Formats: sequence, structure tokens, C-alpha cells
Amino acid sequence: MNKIIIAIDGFSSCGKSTMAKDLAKEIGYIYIDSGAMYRAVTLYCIEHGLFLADGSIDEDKLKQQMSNIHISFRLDTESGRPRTFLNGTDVENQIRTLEVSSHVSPVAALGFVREALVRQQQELGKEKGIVMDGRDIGTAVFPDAELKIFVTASAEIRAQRRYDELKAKGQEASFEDILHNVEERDRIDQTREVSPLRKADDAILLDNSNMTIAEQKEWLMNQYLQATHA
Ligand SMILES: Nc1ncnc2c1ncn2[C@@H]1O[C@H](COP(=O)(O)OP(=O)(O)OP(=O)(O)O)[C@@H](O)[C@H]1O
Ligand SMILES: Nc1ccn([C@@H]2O[C@H](COP(=O)(O)O)[C@@H](O)[C@H]2O)c(=O)n1
Repeated sequence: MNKIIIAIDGFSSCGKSTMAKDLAKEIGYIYIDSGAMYRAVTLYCIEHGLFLADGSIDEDKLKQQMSNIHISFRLDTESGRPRTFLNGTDVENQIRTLEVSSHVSPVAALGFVREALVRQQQELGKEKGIVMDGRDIGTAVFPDAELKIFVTASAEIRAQRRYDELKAKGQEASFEDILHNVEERDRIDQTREVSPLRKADDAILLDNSNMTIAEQKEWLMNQYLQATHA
């Protein structure tokens, strides 16, 4: 069967990567979490002092240093899930902290950052057989993707899911801080000038507020089967 490109976009913390990873594993596709790439650039900025005292980004320095930022993914054989590497170091846990979440959307709004990462994402998908999740995959990275999904859920439900996840990992965070972060990232992502978060006209909308992980997994598999006429 011919391989296709599956683009999964949507709001913060709505379950995109959970769905995308599961589907990719089941159908033998590559899974790419494009958000992890923006998070890795953000971690680089934090570690290299590129956030100025007023919270803004030293854009000139970041632009000069973009070619020093190498992001890759390696499959964790134990969990079967990809881990993100920044310049050869496993940063999968660091990029998921609230500190990185609080800084990532302004970094992702920079045109030169998007240009560099979109180029890499398109390269990763050139053989097809890929499931990629993010904010602009169906609109900018792969506008011709054969299957496009746009996921949403209420902000409170999304924040609760993220809160439960961080708590289970033993990370301290307040529900209010997480809700604020989720809403703020959505606002910045939807209003930025370059490739703002929006549903592609030909994307299928999924509100998973009242769905279990198993239900959304089955829903996505059905969309894939329909798209490939299997
Ligand atoms: N339908 C669901 N019901 C309950 N929890 C869910 C559901 N879908 C996903 N989750 C949980 O919600 C949390 C966020 O999911 P996930 O990381 O997949 O979201 P995301 O959209 O990829 O987030 P982000 O955009 O921030 O990367 C995870 O802990 C995941 O296990
Ligand atoms: N295609 C994408 C993916 C992500 N972003 C930005 O990165 C942030 C983190 O992404 P997560 O999927 O890990 O939540 C997100 O809030 C966006 O600002 C993006 O712009 N484009």
C-alpha cells in the first residue's frame, strides 16, 4: 500500500502526540513531534542565556547560532517512543518542563526559527510514511498531506491532563499555572504572523474533551483506514 503523510495539528496539550505516536506505531510509520523541535531550540536559548532580563529573546544571537543547533530523535527501545536529542544530548525530560513551556511560543513565533525547522520537517517527510503533529503541519509543512486532523478540547480539560501527567512524573506545578500556560500558548500560537495555528480547510476536526485515549485511538485508526481505502 502507498504510504501517506498524516498531519495532526491542534491546541496545546489536547492529546495530539498521544494519538500520533500510537497510530504511527500501529501502522509502522515514523512519528515526529514537531513541538519537541521548537522546545529544543527554546532549551538551547535558556541554556545559552539568549533570554534577556526583560524576558525578550536576543534574536540576533539566536539567528547567528541557529546553525549550532542540531536536533535529532532516537527511538527508546524500552518504551518504543522517540526521545529528543539536542546537540547529541538526550533532552527529552528537560524540554517537557513548565519553564520550557512558558518560553517556547515566543521562540516559535520567530520567522527564521520556523524556516529552519520547517525545512528539516519537510526533509523528514519526503519519503512519506510519517505522522507529524504540531500547529502548522497541515497548513504550512505538508499542505498536501493526504490526511489532516485538527484536535481540540476545552482548556480546563487539557490543563487537567497536563497537571495529572506532571504530577505522575513527580514534577511540582499548580493547576492554575498550567491552565494559564495552555491558554497563553494558544493565544500566541493563534496570533503570530508566521504560520499561525489554524485548522486547514481540509482537516477533519476532533473535539476529544469527552473521549478516552482508547476511543480517540480507534477514531484515528478509522480515519487512516478511510484515507487509504484499506
Ligand atoms: N483523551 C484523553 N483523555 C485523557 N488524557 C489524555 C487524552 N489524550 C491525551 N491525554 C493525556 O493528556 C496529556 C497531554 O497529551 P499529549 O502530550 O498527547 O498532548 P499534545 O497535544 O501532544 O500536547 P502538546 O501540544 O503540549 O505537546 C498526556 O498526559 C496524555 O496522556
Ligand atoms: N508545528 C509546531 C509545533 C509547535 N509549535 C510551538 O511549540 C510549542 C510547543 O509545542 P508542543 O506541541 O510540544 O506543545 C507550541 O506551543 C507552539 O508554540 C509550533 O509553533 N509549531
